[in-house]
Amino acid sequence: MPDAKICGITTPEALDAAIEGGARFVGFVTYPKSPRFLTQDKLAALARRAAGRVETVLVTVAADDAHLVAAIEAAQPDWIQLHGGEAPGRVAEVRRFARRGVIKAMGVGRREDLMAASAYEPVADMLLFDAQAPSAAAQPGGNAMAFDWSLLGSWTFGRPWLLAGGLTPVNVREAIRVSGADLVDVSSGVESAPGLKDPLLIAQFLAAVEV
Ligand SMILES: O=C(O)c1ccccc1NCC(=O)[C@H](O)[C@H](O)COP(=O)(O)O
Repeated sequence: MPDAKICGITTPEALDAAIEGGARFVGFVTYPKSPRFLTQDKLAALARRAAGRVETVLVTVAADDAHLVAAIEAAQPDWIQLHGGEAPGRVAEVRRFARRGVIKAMGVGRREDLMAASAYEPVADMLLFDAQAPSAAAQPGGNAMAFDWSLLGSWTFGRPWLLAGGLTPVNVREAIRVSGADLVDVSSGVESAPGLKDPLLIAQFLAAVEV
């Protein structure tokens, strides 16, 4: 059965719904331009509530060392997700100094984009395939945009990978079937407004994954 990550948690209610629904991971966003951005205080409080109940993922975008150190200190995450244009060398560096599992996110628009994955396999513990941002001004993730899931169906990767981008309680089963994903990630598709997760939609998404 696939496992799920509920990303962009901003409230205790959403966190509890994710855990009670059986999510394997929850994501906390530290990118200041995101509607899901958490201040250090909120990040620390949610991370404390999650500790020992679910695997936590710190979502970062091209973050410098000072940002990472402060966010890791606040959240003590199990995983760090690098969701910007981090080169393989930077991914290796973060993994070394943070001493946590690293998830490297990549934007996928066409088959050729998946070739970039091989450069990250030696330095990341997991990969995450998301739709590409709709414009240079848009944030790099959490945009409710899907890509062609069938692109993934014919590939094998040297690391576990998550399918992300535009997933919802309605389409996630089909996305798993077409892509062959063992791990799925959702943010916008379980929200009632940008940045506000809906516990009922979280429960519906997790139930659909588990069917
Ligand atoms: O969620 C955000 O606001 C975000 C901002 C900047 C970088 C990454 C972000 N989210 C990362 C995720 O893992 C999302 O779950 C993933 O992009 C899928 O989002 P959605 O298409 O909204 O389900």
